Amino acid sequence: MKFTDRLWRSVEDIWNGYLEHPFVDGLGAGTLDEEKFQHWLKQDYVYLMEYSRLMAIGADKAPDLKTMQMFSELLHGTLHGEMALHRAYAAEFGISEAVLLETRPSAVNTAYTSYMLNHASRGDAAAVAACLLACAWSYNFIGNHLVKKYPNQENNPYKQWVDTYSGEDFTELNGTAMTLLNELAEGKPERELEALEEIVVTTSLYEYMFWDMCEKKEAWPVQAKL
Ligand SMILES: Cc1ncc(CN)c(N)n1
Repeated sequence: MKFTDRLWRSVEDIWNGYLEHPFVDGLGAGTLDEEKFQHWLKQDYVYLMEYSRLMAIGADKAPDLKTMQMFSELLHGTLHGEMALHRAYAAEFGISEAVLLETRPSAVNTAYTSYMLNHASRGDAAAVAACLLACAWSYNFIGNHLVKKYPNQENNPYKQWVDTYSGEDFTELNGTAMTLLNELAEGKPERELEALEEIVVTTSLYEYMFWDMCEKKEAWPVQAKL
């Protein structure tokens, strides 16, 4: 059994919860409020910058050239592929890249990226791969679900979103993330596998909180003078 098969059993219930979340379902149905989507777009742009740092850390900690290349593929795919989706949507809404970059990360966003960067800097390459996984795999899972649940969405403003995360390029990227963790977990003792599993479960919970934060357009509980 692959390590990702074991992980699936631990996260399945949390991930099925994403599919019922109004923000996620609204993307597929095309009914999501535009302001909520713009909140996601801005928060996610700065999230992805921090997420990309993980892959740079992973390349640094990689035990061999092949693993370095895999981390580097994920880094390139995120900065140049996935973030191009955000730039394209932002342009449609008249939001400049400078405005995206000025986004102050919300409390949930900050907690999520800090959690991953903390584990990535303290752990080995497998810990970095564990930090990355829920992000790549769960969006591919959601994209695949939405494209099946809501076919023929020619007029859906979020069609490009669904097509990107269910599409070939992102599926390949997710495949790299899964293979990376499976290979790095190979031969590890049970105690270490449990620690990796804990990271994947916790990042899955943060993923749920990120959807919720966007649904509620949350930032921080009080306004700061910054
Ligand atoms: C919060 C979050 N999680 C996952 C993904 C998909 N890379 C994303 N763009 N944003």
